[in-house]
Amino acid sequence: MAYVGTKDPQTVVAGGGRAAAPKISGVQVHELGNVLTRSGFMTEIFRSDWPVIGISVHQINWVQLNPGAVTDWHAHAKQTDHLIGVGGNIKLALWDGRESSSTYGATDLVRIGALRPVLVIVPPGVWHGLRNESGEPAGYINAIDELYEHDNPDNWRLSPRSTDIPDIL
Ligand SMILES: Cc1cn([C@H]2C[C@H](O)[C@@H](COP(=O)(O)OP(=O)(O)O[C@H]3O[C@@H](C)C(=O)[C@@H](O)[C@H]3O)O2)c(=O)[nH]c1=O
Repeated sequence: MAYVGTKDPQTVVAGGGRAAAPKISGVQVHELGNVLTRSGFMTEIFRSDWPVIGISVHQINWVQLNPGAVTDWHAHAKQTDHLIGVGGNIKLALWDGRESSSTYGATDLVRIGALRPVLVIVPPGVWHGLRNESGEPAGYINAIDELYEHDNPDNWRLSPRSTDIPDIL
């Protein structure tokens, strides 16, 4: 057979976990596990004794995305996000906007959802946006180390169509 096209690179390890380390310094992807029970399933989504956890949680938000919804790009000056998909299939796009970072300008994509639950840690200065790629409402949990200040949000945003960030969202 004549080989044309390109050969697939490795994308997952046996069992389905991501093969590649995160491409952005400080971003961490922690695989979670489901326990099937008599009544459904149970998933531990956050434990302070996991080695990846370096924060004290001060607030936990539940966010729901309508089918096909896409958020703005967000970044925070102080806050570290801990994102866990709990329904549907969400594309989480990441861009390193920290000029001092060894991975400045790098992008990454992680898919989060109940079928393959992961915890994604997004440090300050890393731009992130989410798109619900499923045809049903999709939810995610965000555990954060800073209280949201309603009169002074630690939140910078850009349109999902912004040309300041590569078009991956
Ligand atoms: C984040 C937040 C928002 N709000 C309010 C402000 C606003 O009226 C409404 C929606 O806020 P936002 O547009 O910031 O919500 P949202 O688009 O869900 O923003 C979130 O996006 C993800 C990607 C993140 O990174 C989060 O930190 C947060 O910024 O909810 C609170 O009352 N408390 C909160 O903790």
